[in-house]
Amino acid sequence: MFELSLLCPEERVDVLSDALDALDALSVSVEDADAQTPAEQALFGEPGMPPPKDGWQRSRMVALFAQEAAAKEAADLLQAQDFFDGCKVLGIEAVADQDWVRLTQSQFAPVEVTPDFWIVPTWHEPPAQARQIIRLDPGLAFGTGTHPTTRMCLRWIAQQGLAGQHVLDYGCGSGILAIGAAKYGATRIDAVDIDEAAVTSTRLNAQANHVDLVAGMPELAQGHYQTVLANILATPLKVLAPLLCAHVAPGGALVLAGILERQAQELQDAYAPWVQLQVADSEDGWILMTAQSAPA
Ligand SMILES: C[S@@+](CC[C@H](N)C(=O)[O-])C[C@H]1O[C@@H](n2cnc3c(N)ncnc32)[C@H](O)[C@@H]1O
Repeated sequence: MFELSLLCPEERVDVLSDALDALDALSVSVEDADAQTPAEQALFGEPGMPPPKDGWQRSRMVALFAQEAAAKEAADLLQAQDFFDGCKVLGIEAVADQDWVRLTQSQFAPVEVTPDFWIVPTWHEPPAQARQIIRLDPGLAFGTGTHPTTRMCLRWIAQQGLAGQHVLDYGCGSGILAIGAAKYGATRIDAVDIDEAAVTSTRLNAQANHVDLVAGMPELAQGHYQTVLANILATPLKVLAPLLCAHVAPGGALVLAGILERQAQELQDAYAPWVQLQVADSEDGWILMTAQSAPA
């Protein structure tokens, strides 16, 4: 494999990316050309949302080619284009052969939710102290346990216990919360998402963990549930307020995540007609908000 490296201003990232794709690059990555220097820029995005910008002020693009000749040809063709003005070829380098699968796997270690509840990739042995585990590998859907919002929901599930409950996981992603609910006693679980890939992923992950649940599109959610879990983002959570509250059984619990600390008040206001949300946990600037609906 050969890597072609380019330097370009932010406004050229999109056009260069498309051109490299058309030139049969096997992959294209973009990074901050000023990373690890005082000029390094942070680009923050919320989970599940696209990054706020396409690139950094000075972006370094790296395109992978199977042959050196293809990388050289791509460099020559790009340099002849008008849109390459302001861009620069940094070089072409051979990439040493590696065990890519092992390298990728080594980046995903078991994740601790509580001292005895762990998320463990299938290629790892569970830690000796784990009493409860979810087996999960990174895939197409959000939710591997590495994000604080997911961990806070799982911690809440582990602390409360959901014995015999009917639970709704709204925005299930990988199905990790639904599976966690089953591990902590829930007996009927519906898991829904607007993304088909998430629904498929939830079904596969549930099978791999020997958990019974029903996964589908949001229309699957019907009637009341003793616990409703939704780890989405503040804006959709506000829009979904009447729908989510309508699914909480009298005396049941609503658990919301994907909310930044500064968004607590707006969420409280949006849910005030139905329930009183409280901040139940926080981690890395994210909060978990919970409420109990009025008893019958
Ligand atoms: C941040 S992920 C959470 C995944 C998982 N529940 C977790 O806790 O890790 C949010 C998920 O909500 C889904 N989602 C976003 N908007 C939604 C909506 N209006 N209705 C249902 N699902 C939605 C997304 O497709 C995504 O899979």
